[in-house]
Amino acid sequence: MTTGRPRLGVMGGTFDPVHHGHLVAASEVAARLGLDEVVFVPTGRPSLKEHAVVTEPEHRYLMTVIATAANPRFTVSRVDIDRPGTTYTVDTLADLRAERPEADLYFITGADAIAKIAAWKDVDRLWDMAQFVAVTRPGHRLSLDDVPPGAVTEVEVPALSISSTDCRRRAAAGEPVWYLVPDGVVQYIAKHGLYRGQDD
Ligand SMILES: Nc1ncnc2c1ncn2[C@@H]1O[C@H](COP(=O)(O)OP(=O)(O)OP(=O)(O)O)[C@@H](O)[C@H]1O
Ligand SMILES: O=C(O)c1ccc[n+]([C@@H]2O[C@H](COP(=O)([O-])O)[C@@H](O)[C@H]2O)c1
Repeated sequence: MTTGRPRLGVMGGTFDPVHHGHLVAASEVAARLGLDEVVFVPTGRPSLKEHAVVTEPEHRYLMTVIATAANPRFTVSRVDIDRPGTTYTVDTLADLRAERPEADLYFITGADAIAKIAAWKDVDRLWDMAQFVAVTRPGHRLSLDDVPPGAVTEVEVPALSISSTDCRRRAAAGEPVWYLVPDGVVQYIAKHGLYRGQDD
């Protein structure tokens, strides 16, 4: 259905670091759903991440800015990193709704994230705040068993078997991350010595 309202994709993530799997997912969803813009929203303090050490928000924010800079439809928001406390999507969507009252919101998540959505804060409120978009991801089965009918749109995206966990492990071990993350992000990681000596 076309409402004539701007269509704003919201790509939330820890982005530690941002990689080509994130970028291709956002680009594909934008093309398939006719989104006018995709705003990347790095988390402040993620709530369900298993690894103990999450890189400083400012580094993750800047890597996301570098990675998205060339795409005129991609932007980056500070709403989650500027809000104190744990990051919850219910707050992300409320803040973006306040900033962009004219837009329809499409929250983009991977198959692994949507599988855990029943445990998200105030999950029952989320469905009215945005349309959810679940993208395929290698190694994860996309299941919409726990979500209300029609609340989530499935989009198959080009399969890139890349994770931030593997990028961190590689950077810590001195192995290449070239072509897994954008060139500017490779250089940013090296310049700031991110992940060096880190054990997930
Ligand atoms: N390769 C990928 N293909 C499709 N979706 C992805 C891919 N990598 C991440 N995503 C999705 O992007 C969003 C943000 O992901 P996140 O920043 O947690 O990256 P990650 O690679 O899953 O990180 P980590 O390995 O640290 O758990 C999530 O919804 C996730 O499912
Ligand atoms: O709201 C929640 O309870 C919640 C729990 C886990 C993840 N999320 C959101 O899902 C997105 C991906 O999170 P992550 O941890 O996989 O990087 C990001 O925008 C998170 O804020 C949200």
